[in-house]
Amino acid sequence: MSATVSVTGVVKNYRTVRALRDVSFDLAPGRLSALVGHNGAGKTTLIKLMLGLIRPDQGSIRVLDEDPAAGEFSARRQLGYLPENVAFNAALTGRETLTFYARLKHVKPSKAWAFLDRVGLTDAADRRVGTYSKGMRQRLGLAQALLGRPRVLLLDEPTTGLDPALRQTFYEILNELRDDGATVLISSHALNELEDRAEHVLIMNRGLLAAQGTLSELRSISQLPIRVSVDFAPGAGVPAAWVNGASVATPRGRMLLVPDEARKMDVLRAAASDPGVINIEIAAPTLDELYAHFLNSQESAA
Ligand SMILES: Nc1ncnc2c1ncn2[C@@H]1O[C@H](COP(=O)(O)OP(=O)(O)OP(=O)(O)O)[C@@H](O)[C@H]1O
Repeated sequence: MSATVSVTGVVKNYRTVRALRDVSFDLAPGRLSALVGHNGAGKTTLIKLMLGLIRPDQGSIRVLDEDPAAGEFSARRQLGYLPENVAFNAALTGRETLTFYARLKHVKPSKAWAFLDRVGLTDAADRRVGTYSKGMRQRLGLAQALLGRPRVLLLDEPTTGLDPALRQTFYEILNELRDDGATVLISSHALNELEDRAEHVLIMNRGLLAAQGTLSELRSISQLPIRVSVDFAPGAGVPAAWVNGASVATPRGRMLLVPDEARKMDVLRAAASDPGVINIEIAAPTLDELYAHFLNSQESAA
C-alpha cells in the first residue's frame, strides 16, 4: 500500500511563529485519518501545504506523487478540499455554485447536481446561497469537495455547524469514498465523533507531531490502563484471587485498571467463571484520554 500523501521533515515558519517543526507522516489510500490538536497546533498549515497553497521552508510534501506547490499540479483535480470557513458567492444559487466548481474540475454539471441530493440540498438548490444557513453552506461545501471522485479528500473542521442527521450522512459519504480507495483526512476537535470512525490518528502539538497510529497502536504505546468494571450479586464476596492489582470500589463492585489486553483477558476469564459476577463492562482509553496523554508527555519532554 503506497502512500498517497507523504510529508517528510517539514518545517514551516510564519516570521517568528514556528508553525511546523520537522513533521513527517504518510497518508494511505482507503483510510480515514484524523488530524487533531489544540488551536494553533499547525493543522490548517499542514492542509495548506498539501494543497500547494504555501511551501515548506524545509522538507518535502508529495501528493499523489507530485509536488502540490509546483506550477503544473495535475493531481489537483483529484483533490477534494473543504475549508474550515467555507465562503461562496451569496448571489448565486446552490446549483449555480456547484456548476461553477464542476466546470473547474471538468465534471458534467448534471453529474454534479446529484451531489446536491446526496447532501440534502435538493429543495434549496435553486435558492441563493445568501439565504442559506451555516449548515446548508457546509453541505454545499461538502458537495463541492466531492466533485470529480477525489482520490485525496482534505476536510478542515468539516462537521462544525452540521446537525446530527447530516453528520451521520456526512460520515456515510466519507465511508463510501474511503471504501472506494480514497485517502480521507479530517482535521477536527470533535474527538468523540472521530473515535470509532478514524483508522489512523495524527496528534499535533505546537507544530510537532506528538503521536500517530491506529487507536489500538496509540493505546498500546500510551500504556494507559483499560478499565474493567465488575458488578457482584448482593452478598457475593469479592474474590481477592483475581481482583488484584490496581482496583477501586464502585457502587456494585470493583473497577480494575488492567495494563494490557493479555491481562484484560485473564480478568475476563476469571470474572466470567465466577458465579458472583453479574455484569462486566470494559472501557479502553478514549481518544480524548489518549490525546491528553500524548500532549502531556510531549510537554513534559520539552
Ligand atoms: N498567515 C499566517 N501568518 C502568521 N502566522 C500564522 C499564519 N497562519 C498560521 N499562523 C500561525 O501558525 C500557527 C499554526 O496555525 P494553524 O492555523 O496551522 O493552526 P490550527 O491547528 O489549524 O489551529 P485551529 O485549530 O485554531 O484552526 C499558529 O500559531 C498561527 O497563529
